[in-house]
Amino acid sequence: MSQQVSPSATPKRLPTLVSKEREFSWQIASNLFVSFKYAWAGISYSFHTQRNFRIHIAVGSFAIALSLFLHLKPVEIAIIAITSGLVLTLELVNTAIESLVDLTVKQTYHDLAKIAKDCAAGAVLVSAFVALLVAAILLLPPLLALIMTAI
Ligand SMILES: Nc1ncnc2c1ncn2[C@@H]1O[C@H](COP(=O)(O)OP(=O)(O)OP(=O)(O)O)[C@@H](O)[C@H]1O
Repeated sequence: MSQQVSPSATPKRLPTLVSKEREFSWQIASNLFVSFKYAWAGISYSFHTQRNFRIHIAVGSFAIALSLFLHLKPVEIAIIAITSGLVLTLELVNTAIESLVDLTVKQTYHDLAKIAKDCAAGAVLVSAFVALLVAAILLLPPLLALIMTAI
């Protein structure tokens, strides 16, 4: 359901409009600590319900641990951490979109629901491929060099 912003929504009136929008919220976090609590609840929900999220955490942690073990440059470790973090972030957004779609259409088939879910899943897949590519480029050469010296 799209909401139209009236032409009179000048920047001056925007704070009033935004606060009115928040009236639709069942509950609003009262402070930063409470916001963190809800954010953690989302991460915890994804961890417990999404197998892919757990796999991405395991693979990402392994890649970062390996990059530390292989003494990669700080900037290389940062790149691996960013790409791994992006996969997890998109997995969380994917879970949010799935929930919103299910909330909207319930158990009925809708072409737009399919597009939303497929695109969200596609975003995760693209980020995972990029993370894999980055990890292979940065980790494989020093890993192979280490293996060569060991045999
Ligand atoms: N209401 C719906 N209408 C049309 N197609 C749907 C609907 N719900 C799911 N689908 C199709 O089924 C697929 C799987 O749906 P699901 O809810 O399991 O999402 P998912 O992205 O596969 O989940 P996960 O990321 O956990 O693997 C979607 O990608 C979509 O193609």
